[in-house]
Amino acid sequence: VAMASGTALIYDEKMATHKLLWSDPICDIEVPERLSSSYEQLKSYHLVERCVPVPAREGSEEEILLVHSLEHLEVAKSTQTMNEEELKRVSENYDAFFFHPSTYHCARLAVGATLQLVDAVMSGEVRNGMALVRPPGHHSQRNAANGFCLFNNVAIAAEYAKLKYGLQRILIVDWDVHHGQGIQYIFEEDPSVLYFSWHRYEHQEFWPSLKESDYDAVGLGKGKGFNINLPWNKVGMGNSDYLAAFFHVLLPMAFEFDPELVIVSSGYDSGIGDPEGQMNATPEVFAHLTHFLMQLANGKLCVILEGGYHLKSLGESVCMTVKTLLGDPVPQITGEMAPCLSAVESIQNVRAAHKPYWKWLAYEDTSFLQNLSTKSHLLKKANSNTSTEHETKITNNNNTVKVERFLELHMKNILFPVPPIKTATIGSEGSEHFLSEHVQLVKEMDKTEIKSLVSGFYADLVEEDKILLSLGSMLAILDKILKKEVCNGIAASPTAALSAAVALRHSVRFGFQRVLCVFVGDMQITPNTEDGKMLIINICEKEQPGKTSCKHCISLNWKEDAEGNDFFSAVLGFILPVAYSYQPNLTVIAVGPNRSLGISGISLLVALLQGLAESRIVAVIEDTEISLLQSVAKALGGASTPPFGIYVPPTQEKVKKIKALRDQFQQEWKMLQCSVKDGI
Ligand SMILES: CC(O)(O)NCCCCNCCCN
Ligand SMILES: [Zn+2]
Repeated sequence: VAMASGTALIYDEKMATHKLLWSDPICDIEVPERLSSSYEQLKSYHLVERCVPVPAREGSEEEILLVHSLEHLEVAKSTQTMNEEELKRVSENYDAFFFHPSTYHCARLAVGATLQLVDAVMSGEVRNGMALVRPPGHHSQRNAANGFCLFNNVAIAAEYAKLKYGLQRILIVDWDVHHGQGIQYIFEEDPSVLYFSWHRYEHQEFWPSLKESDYDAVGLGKGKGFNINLPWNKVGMGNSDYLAAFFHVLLPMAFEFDPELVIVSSGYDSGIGDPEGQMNATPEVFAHLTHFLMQLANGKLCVILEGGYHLKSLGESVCMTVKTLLGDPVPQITGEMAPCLSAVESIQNVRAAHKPYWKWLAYEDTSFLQNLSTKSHLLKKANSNTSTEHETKITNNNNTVKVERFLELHMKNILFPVPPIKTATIGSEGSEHFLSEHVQLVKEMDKTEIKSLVSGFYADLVEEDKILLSLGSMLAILDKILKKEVCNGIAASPTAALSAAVALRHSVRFGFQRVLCVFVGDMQITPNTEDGKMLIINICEKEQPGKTSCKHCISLNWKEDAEGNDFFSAVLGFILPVAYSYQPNLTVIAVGPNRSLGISGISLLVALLQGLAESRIVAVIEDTEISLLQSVAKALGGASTPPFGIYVPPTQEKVKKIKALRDQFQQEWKMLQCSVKDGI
């Protein structure tokens, strides 16, 4: 079934009417300009016109009562006719909330806009979308406004989707820098809603300073295991910390949970420059986070605005999110790919806390818990400055103008022109199935050109004309990618091993400094990689005699499970962390003979590796593998999320294998780190 296409954008300037009428240093950052400047930024990048405009509407009282009490609704409704004095008095009943005469109307629009997005996605009118709303929602509770939030837009959306569409598994991802305690309270006993939140916590020092925001709040009763809190106990967290949290906590849970819909409480106060978050993550990280979530629920993804108080940082991050929802190539991530010790400790703690509830964590080694007399972070507090904290790039984050200038420069080389064509292929037999507007046919390279090209190496291997011609088609596609005329390409070859080796050599000679090659099956030829310009990960069934893994040539022995796809743990827990640590500027995925992975495992690999190298991938596949060619072409063309097969958790043996490789390489490839070595 082809997936829906198109990205909805929901925006109504009436939601900018709600504003603070008196002086309040706590609430004065939640300004109307948050919405208008984000929308202007989207327009400046020509992103509005590429989206499907969906109108907002007022959420009905009935919809609001899905989550809130009648009393809460009545109080909110009564504020419409109040004067400033009365508004101030009512506002003082809540922690960090302000009423304006239009607040009630705006909050109903925020609810309605969110539900409109859910309908547009669930009806198939669009594939995904974003709703720019205020007031935000994730702090508000059944009977209380809180933290700038009046109605819990995302919680209402989840309840609404369960009722109207009979959904049984909804994932809520809350990347706002504050804990959405409102959402936690509403769903903590509900196993049909998996809630994940990371948040600035600083050992309960940071607002809302709740004990139940810590990593050991895993849910209650039947909801145990379905509430995931990842506390950040230091400020200055950056791109590598956020990606590590996805690889080692959220994504393994999300793929095991297998949601039917994903809703994001999308706050951008977790981005650089925000006065609340004091974090260092740069706008392009949200493109990566969005890209990962697009691989779930057959692409059904609703992104709802929560916080974000640095207007420039907010606007850039909103644009990165929408650009990715539209299917554009994912920009190269910046910064040192190494999570800080404090982040790794939080990741380790939340994995340990969830061990009893998740199959993928069944064999997690939690022995470190025994040798701590109390919770590690209490000991940490004693000598709190031991962990290497990210030196804050921008000395004082809250210097708004300085951050604006930083972002001006930073975003210049991130927002690249989108290559006109996504996927290139040769009109070989069986290729007609993916001739869509995304695909361009390229002319084969002629023999003399090829001979000259490969004369320097492998010339001895290239005798027969058939092989020469097949190299020609691969090289023609590769050339388009190297020249950045197309984004990715797929070549069928009678000798994938040779083609891959030639592709690697040609790319390095073309000037690419770091080429990642993931080779599935028997490699037969192993190019020398000692100069670090290539990183080869060979997924094969059994250990090659006499070949040990080294930093740039890793072999991962993996035989796919007969029942389904158990490759998620290898991709999320090992391949992606290594690949992101390496930061390739081209990815070659090759599938040779005797592949020990199923089509769904390979499709998952292709889909997730698109986050690297500005989504530049060349796939080289044995020409006999017609159905694999089709599935990989789907994954590359972006026309639909390929089926990743039935989720199968990894066996103990496979978990041990990944852990052994992680222990072997986590000093070289630091994104592999997900536990603090030997306890504290
Ligand atoms: C949507 C949101 O998550 O961005 N709301 C953030 C509310 C921050 C309130 N701060 C109160 C500080 C009291 N000392
Ligand atoms: Zn926030």
